[in-house]
Amino acid sequence: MITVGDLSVNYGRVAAVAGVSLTALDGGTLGLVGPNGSGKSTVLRAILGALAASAGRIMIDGEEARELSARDRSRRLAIVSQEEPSGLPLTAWDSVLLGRSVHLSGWQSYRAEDERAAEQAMRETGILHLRDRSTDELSGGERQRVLIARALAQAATHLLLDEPTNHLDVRYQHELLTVVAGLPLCTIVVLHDLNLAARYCDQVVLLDRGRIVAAGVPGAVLVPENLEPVYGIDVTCTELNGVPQLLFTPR
Ligand SMILES: Nc1ncnc2c1ncn2[C@@H]1O[C@H](COP(=O)(O)OP(=O)(O)OP(=O)(O)O)[C@@H](O)[C@H]1O
Repeated sequence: MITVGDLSVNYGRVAAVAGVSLTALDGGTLGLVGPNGSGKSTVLRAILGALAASAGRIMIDGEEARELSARDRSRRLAIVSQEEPSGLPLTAWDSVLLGRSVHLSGWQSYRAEDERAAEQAMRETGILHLRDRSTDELSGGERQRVLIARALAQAATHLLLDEPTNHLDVRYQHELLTVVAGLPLCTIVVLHDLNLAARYCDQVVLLDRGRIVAAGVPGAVLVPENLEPVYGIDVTCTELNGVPQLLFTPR
């Protein structure tokens, strides 16, 4: 479980996040949505420990996140964020195996169980056929799936994803989020596509200018009354097979 209480994060004099509280449950998928610059990535990076909070607390399974060692944190939290090509001659297989390094000590080499976990993660994300390809030569979508496979191979209990569907075609967007939503992990995912959030998240937190506008189940949060003032666009809410779906009309 991840609990964020009254979190504020400043970049110098810019208040990027102010007074954000949320709870992401084990086995659940919490979606962070909001316009560009609303603070979604900042919340994620603060949970990861990559940014210091100006105020508030972050608890991982009831323990103060800042008191966890770097190693403990990296075993518990896996992150998938936008990454540029590394320039390193890594194959997709090497890149996914890297997720297992948090389970090794010192210069210990990969064990059979690490290879099994990497192979399983590549199977789940549909990239076994890319195994020997250099990651620098993959398409944006293929590279994104490698990063997701690496996070799965890491076998962390908490998964943080920053726009994981970016670069993915429509079929893989759904396939990926089906996998993610089915994982028995505590997952927080930043999504721009509100219809994906409606379908795959069991909780949604809507941010605007660093503050929470609404939080709760998708059907209660992703409604025109909340979305129209935040995005400045007309929103019509409909339903498809019991899932709220949104249509947008520019003003
Ligand atoms: N390194 C930084 N230095 C200064 N300000 C920053 C920095 N990173 C982000 N910000 C500012 O903090 C605010 C929140 O940014 P953040 O990246 O968290 O938003 P976001 O909701 O993830 O945006 P997007 O949807 O565009 O990715 C924005 O106003 C942004 O300009």
